[in-house]
Amino acid sequence: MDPLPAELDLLPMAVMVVRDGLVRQVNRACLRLLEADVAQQVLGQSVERFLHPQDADLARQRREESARPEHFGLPMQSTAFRVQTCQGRIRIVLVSSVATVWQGAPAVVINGVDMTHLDELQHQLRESEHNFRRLFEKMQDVYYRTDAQGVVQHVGPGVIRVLGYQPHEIEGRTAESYYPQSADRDAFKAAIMAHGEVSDFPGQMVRRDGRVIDISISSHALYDHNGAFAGVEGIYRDVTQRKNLERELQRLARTDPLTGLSNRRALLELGESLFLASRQRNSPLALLMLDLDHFKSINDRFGHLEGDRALVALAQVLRSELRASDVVGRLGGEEFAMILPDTQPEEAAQVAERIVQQLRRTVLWVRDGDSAPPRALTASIGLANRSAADEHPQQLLERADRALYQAKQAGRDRWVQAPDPRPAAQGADAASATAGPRP
Ligand SMILES: Nc1nc2c(ncn2[C@@H]2O[C@H](COP(=O)(O)OP(=O)(O)OP(=O)(O)O)[C@@H](O)[C@H]2O)c(=O)[nH]1
Repeated sequence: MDPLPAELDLLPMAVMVVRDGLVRQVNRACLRLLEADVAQQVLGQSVERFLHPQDADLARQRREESARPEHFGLPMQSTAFRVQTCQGRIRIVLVSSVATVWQGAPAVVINGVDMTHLDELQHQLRESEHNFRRLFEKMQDVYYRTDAQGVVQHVGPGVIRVLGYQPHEIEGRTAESYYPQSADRDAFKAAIMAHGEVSDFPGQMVRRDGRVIDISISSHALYDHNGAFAGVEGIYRDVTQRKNLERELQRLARTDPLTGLSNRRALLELGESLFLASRQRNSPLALLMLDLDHFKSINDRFGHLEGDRALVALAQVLRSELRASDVVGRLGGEEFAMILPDTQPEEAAQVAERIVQQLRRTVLWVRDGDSAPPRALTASIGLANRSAADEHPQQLLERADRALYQAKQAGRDRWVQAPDPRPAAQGADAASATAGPRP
């Protein structure tokens, strides 16, 4: 048997010459593909020996077709075959063949390219595509992509759960249409343009049913091949539950658990910002400090639980006597404070008077078999107004505290208004404080 031209041994693809169904010649690449150590393992063998049994029929058909006179000399279309190697392994080979004359007799020259690796890659790709699709469909987050104008090009099926819309109802719309606050969207756009990406960016969206939900967005900017901004791609998720929990924790951290009023920390923070705002706007601001009278004796006589009840009743009175814009909180124990923005000294004195009066009408302790008469709540109030001379809220606080002390000294169940510190600097003293009428 004549060897194949030496050049064919240089080819990376396998070449095999078949005549009468038997292998007559092979190049080196073919031996490698068939995992043969020597050519004798292949030469003279039936070509079907190297085919997967299920592909034998297909191979036969192709041989018959290529043997037809009209196909003579024309390469057959490539087909993938499962090839069985000498080691018994299966390889996927892309085979093409041509009927020709070999050494004076008809033969078929076959060449093959090992596609096993590619086939495995394709299989892996299909599998990962399948996994990705499943993940994409099941994921809680909403994938989205917009163009440079903010029009949604693609949105994942998560949008059905998160916003209550079908993806096709969102696609083609701008994100603005489901942002309740345009400022949120503008802040998001500014961050994307400045940094190219955002992570856990907060915002809100309106669901189809009108409910506003909290969302968190992680996205990045897309650029075209010229480097021009082409849109945004990312995910967003519904974080309403988490936000509600955070809001509740924040509220609890700033609330007095017994009375539900602001606690000391919240009160001092709010006081500071209201003081600064009042200074900036040059608007009046009043501070009332209130301390229940003889509270120790109430506790001692009726018990701590009844004492608590008195504190809750006091909180209700304070709430009912104040405006929504006023701030009321518990500084600690039986001491409370009220901050009244945009309130002139005379108005603040009227509020203090109303509270004192209202508390006198709050009769709490009527107990069966108790010989003592029912007792009303009374409190003393120190009142101070922001003065142009005040630089820190602490100064206002100290004046209100001193006025409270005076109210206690003067017999309790009353209010005392601290004088403005400017006249005090000109010689007036604490004796010029205004006092509420005696009961
Ligand atoms: N029930 C109850 N008592 C409290 C609470 N916080 C503080 N107290 C009590 O409030 C009382 C305050 O007593 P004092 O500071 O002597 O003041 P007072 O008896 O109100 O006397 P004056 O302020 O001088 O009128 C103490 O007995 C504290 O134990 C509370 O949350 N619940």
